[in-house]
Amino acid sequence: MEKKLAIALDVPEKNAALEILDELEGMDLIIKVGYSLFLREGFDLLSDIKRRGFDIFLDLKLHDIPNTVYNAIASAVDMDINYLTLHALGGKDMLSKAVEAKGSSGIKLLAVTVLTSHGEDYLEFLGSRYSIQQLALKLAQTAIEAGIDGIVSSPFEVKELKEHIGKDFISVTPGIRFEKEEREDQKRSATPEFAIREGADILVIGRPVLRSKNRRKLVKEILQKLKNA
Ligand SMILES: O=C(O)c1cc(=O)[nH]c(=O)n1[C@@H]1O[C@H](COP(=O)(O)O)[C@@H](O)[C@H]1O
Repeated sequence: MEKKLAIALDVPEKNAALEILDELEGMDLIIKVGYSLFLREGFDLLSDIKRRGFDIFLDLKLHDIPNTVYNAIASAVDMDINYLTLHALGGKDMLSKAVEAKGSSGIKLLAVTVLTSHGEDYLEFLGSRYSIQQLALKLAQTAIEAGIDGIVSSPFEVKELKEHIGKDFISVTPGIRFEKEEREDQKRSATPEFAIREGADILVIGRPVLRSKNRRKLVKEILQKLKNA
């Protein structure tokens, strides 16, 4: 599939969001809206995004009992959104109900494996007998078998997931940082070049773009790298 860029619109309110959307208008981008902005601004903001021609990635990271997730996704299919996240940790039954609720709608469901802010120490704390790589693979396999469209992981797991999962799926990688940059709360971060090389299909980038003095120029450069991949 064609490689894409999702900008994480992690800003506190609508005016800040609109400023960025206006700056990026006309570019071939997915705009990721997290629950913080969504709770504050709601559906109106999603319309603003659509009106500017961007695809919408609603990052709600659903994780609940199967029936509750089923109902949430049944509501989401009525909205004009392209991608929606849920946690693979919710398990096989939850994932299957999510797929059932999605039905024949075009919304792509993306299952988050192990958050990029976690390192091996967190799995040790949980008493997991799996490494991050092993757990991400196990969760991703379960999600894809249930009929989920894509998998969110760090760039470090992509190659292994692509090698071991039989079916085609969309690989989504947050935790992108440019060389020598602060990782902030991301523990498993890598450069766009690395993520692309490993086989990622959608790169998710937030703060490195949001804080740039010339966001349009930076985004253009990343899009060029994706095009050349
Ligand atoms: O589901 C996600 O998008 C996600 C999963 C994950 O494992 N790690 C992760 O950082 N994200 C999201 O990706 C974005 C990364 O933002 P930056 O670290 O600012 O580039 C944030 O909006 C996170 O909520």
